[in-house]
Amino acid sequence: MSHDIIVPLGVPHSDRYRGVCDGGIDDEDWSEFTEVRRYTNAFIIQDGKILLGYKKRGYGQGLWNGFGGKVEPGESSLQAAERELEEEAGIRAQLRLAGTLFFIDAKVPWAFHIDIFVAHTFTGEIIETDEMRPQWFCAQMAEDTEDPEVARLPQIPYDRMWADDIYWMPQLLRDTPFAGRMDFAKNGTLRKWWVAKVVN
Ligand SMILES: COc1nc(N)nc2c1ncn2[C@H]1C[C@H](O)[C@@H](COP(=O)(O)OP(=O)(O)OP(=O)(O)O)O1
Repeated sequence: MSHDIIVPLGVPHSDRYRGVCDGGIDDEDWSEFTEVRRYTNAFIIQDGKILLGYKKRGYGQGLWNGFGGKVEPGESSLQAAERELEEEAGIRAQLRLAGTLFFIDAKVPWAFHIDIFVAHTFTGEIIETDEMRPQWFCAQMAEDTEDPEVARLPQIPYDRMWADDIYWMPQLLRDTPFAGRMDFAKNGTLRKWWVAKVVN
């Protein structure tokens, strides 16, 4: 480690973290955990727009998110991300790792290690599935986009997404690698967060 960046428990140690954005309850510690489960989350960002899915059932029901789920035994997280994207939105894409996040949700007894993937192109037809309702959103400030169709799309609905997303999604949109940790309280509020850019 260099500098004086204190990396939260669960986030891999590295001397490549910069530009930390953190907050929440300062005098409370990060929650302890005993089990870590691996998940994926995949986003298509294309021509100034981002594809999100409205979660119709299960964990995170009623929120907009990327497409993803558990890494099954024997799968790499990339394989899991590609499988989940096809299962939940009907499309295939060559995904690449954009960032890694570590979550605690006090409502569940395990910690989430989530690899976040991105692609800028895809094949197939986007479909609604029993788990997700996909929709395009404008990924830029509406006044910055030259394409009138993109400018007419709704802005990213941060108020209807997991409360942590607003802290790391700007890095995803800028194609800047990132790492972070977020702890949610039992009542669903974001108790504490830490996000860093990862430099080469
Ligand atoms: C706690 O904060 C979270 N924030 C964000 N942005 N995303 C999260 C958070 N916690 C979980 N997620 C993501 C990770 C996955 O993409 C999904 C959850 O996956 P799910 O439980 O639906 O996994 P599946 O394998 O699809 O499950 P079933 O097949 O049992 O439906 O949310």
